[in-house]
Amino acid sequence: MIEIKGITKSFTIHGKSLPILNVSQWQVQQGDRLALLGPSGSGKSTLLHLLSGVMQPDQGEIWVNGLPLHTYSESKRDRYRAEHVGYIFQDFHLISSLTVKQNVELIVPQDWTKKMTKDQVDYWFERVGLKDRQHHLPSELSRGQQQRAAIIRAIIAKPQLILADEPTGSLDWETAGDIMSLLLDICEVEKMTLLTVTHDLHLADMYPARVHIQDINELPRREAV
Ligand SMILES: Nc1ncnc2c1ncn2[C@@H]1O[C@H](COP(=O)(O)OP(=O)(O)OP(=O)(O)O)[C@@H](O)[C@H]1O
Repeated sequence: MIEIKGITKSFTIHGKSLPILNVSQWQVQQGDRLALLGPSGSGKSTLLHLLSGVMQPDQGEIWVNGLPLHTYSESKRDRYRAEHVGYIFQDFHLISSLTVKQNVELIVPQDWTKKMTKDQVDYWFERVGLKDRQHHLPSELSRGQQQRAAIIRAIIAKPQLILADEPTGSLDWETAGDIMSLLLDICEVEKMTLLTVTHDLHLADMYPARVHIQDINELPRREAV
């Protein structure tokens, strides 16, 4: 479960402090699959960064599955992210010099045996429809296939929380629908919490629930800077 209590987050831009988020209370239950909507610059990515521990709030509490993220040092947050969070980016973030299999193996838990790793890698590449593409470089795959590989990388270690920031933003509409449906299916079966930022209302409609950032952010709407 995600629980946010009284957080604020500001950025200093050109010497001026700019408040971005002010969330007094917000909860997401474990296993929920939620589309996060809102205008450009309204703080959606910032919220994901806080939940992944990339950033700290200026004040307030962030609990993820009972872990008090707001109290963690940077190194402890790095460890938390590696163990508990899968992140999916709009532009995949695959390492271009490694095959997609090697990209996935980079984040496999260190205590997995070779056999376990192979079984899991084979299972997931088959599950996402990339059975014969494990040894390809990202550049040898289509954008949709690259995002499928990135999804495997995000979920293979079975994190409880998946954060996806515009995961279909650079895909054509048909591929976008396929990828969103795959992500939703996997998170449902694996009982992972999924929080996806999207601007696309049709894709958001595929989600069991939607939240508008301005329903939880108490700051007045302003234009992006
Ligand atoms: N590291 C940073 N330093 C300074 N300002 C930042 C930083 N990160 C975000 N901001 C500012 O915070 C605001 C919210 O940014 P954020 O990326 O969270 O918005 P968003 O809702 O995800 O927007 P978009 O839909 O366009 O991606 C913007 O005004 C942005 O310029």
